[in-house]
Amino acid sequence: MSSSTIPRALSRATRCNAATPRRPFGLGPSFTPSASSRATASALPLQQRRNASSKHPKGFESPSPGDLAELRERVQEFTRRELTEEVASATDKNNNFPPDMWGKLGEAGFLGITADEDVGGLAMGYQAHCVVMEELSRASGSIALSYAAHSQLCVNQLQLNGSAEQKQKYLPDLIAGQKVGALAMSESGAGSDVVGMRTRAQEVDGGYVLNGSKMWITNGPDADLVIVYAKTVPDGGSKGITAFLVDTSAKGFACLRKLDKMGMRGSNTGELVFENVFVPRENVLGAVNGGVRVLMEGLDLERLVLSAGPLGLMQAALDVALPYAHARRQFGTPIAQFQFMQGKMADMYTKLQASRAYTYATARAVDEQGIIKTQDCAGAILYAAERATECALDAIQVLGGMGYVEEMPASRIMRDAKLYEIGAGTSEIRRMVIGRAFNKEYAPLSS
Ligand SMILES: CC(C)(COP(=O)(O)OP(=O)(O)OC[C@H]1O[C@@H](n2cnc3c(N)ncnc32)[C@H](O)[C@@H]1OP(=O)(O)O)[C@@H](O)C(=O)NCCC(=O)NCCSC(=O)C1=CCCCC1
Repeated sequence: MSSSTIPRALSRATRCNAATPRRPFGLGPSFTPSASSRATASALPLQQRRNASSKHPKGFESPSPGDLAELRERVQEFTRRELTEEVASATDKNNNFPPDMWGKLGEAGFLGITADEDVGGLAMGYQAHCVVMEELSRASGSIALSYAAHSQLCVNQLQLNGSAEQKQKYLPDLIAGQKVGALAMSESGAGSDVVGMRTRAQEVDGGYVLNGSKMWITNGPDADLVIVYAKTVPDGGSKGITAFLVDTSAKGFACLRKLDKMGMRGSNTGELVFENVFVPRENVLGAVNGGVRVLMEGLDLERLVLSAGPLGLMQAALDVALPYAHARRQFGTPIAQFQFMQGKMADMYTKLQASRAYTYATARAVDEQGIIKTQDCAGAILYAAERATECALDAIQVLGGMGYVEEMPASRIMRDAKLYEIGAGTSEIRRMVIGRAFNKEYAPLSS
């Protein structure tokens, strides 16, 4: 595709105009999202069943392999231009997300991949979202992580669960990159045991008052809009949780501190506090006391899209290790000629390809049939995340001394990769989720 087809001239006003559908990739007529695929995202909550055999009532068109390949090229073109290794390394060293990156991602059309066109999205589904996530992660784990927190955890949650008014109010600015989104679920005392959260939302005249704190919130320090889960019935367990849209300009909201992490250092993570924050009733997301469904279904799709992060990091590890091994000579020959090195690189490659197959097969089932298998969303990220850490360590080993210094990206990739074994549910929780799915499936045999 020639770069002349990129509609660079789109003004912010045009991009934010909810009534103006756009095709930022300059793709041809065959790419125009069909009416059925446009309906996809908004129809998803109805399709989301944890039963493995559930199907979308009609099925719908998902992007063709050609569309996905073209999208991948567009992201690669973007990363070559805007997200070079120099930018990625500086982002990591500065320990800060570059604020102008939001506008660039928005302008490129990447922030609303799963959102409806009438709010500025592309309605392209989850395979497409994984493609963008993978390619951004290949360039910078940090930028990609913040991207996912914004585009999946906030934009997509709003797309799936928001009222028409909420979507029209918030999505255009989020999708244009003019506002930053986050999602606040975890608390210092409620990480894996998320239902044990203690942030409280008390009903008052016209809305709710929130009190409590949230921990490990990606984009928390930068966010304009945060989706916050809180207890509307303190002793109600999973039946007493509600999701809220919280404007961070609200009185009583504060980001207490930015966390200093070992990896993903360019993705800002914070601790948020809510002290008598008033949230108007119209900012309840989904049903009052129905937040656990929003949360759990959100976690399924979050795990799916985030599973593309480790894919990009594995590719990045290969991108570093392969040329190095072929250029580096020891004992008079490129080290790539040694079988120990070949074994490592072959393992890295096969782990990447196997992980890719699992992620995209899971995403394709969502796009084409509306099947969201909880165990496969957990399984895809479980598998990819563990393989990514292994690949990153192998890349460091191939690079030897150069792998252990910050001059080359291998150590950053390793620090970034480790996050995926912890964030969006630890590996242990993911195994538990898969085990529980088996228990449900085989329940008749146990009784
Ligand atoms: C799996 C889990 C441990 C389960 O817990 P319990 O046993 O308390 O909950 P349980 O009794 O299983 O269920 C409660 C209700 O929920 C329904 N439901 C469950 N799954 C689903 C589902 N998949 N879809 C719809 N409904 C679901 C369930 O039926 C029940 O409803 P009911 O009360 O009967 O009406 C869950 O809590 C979990 O997963 N934790 C990890 C959180 C975790 O992953 N954070 C990570 C936050 S950090 C993060 O996300 C990021 C980090 C860095 C990067 C950005 C993102």
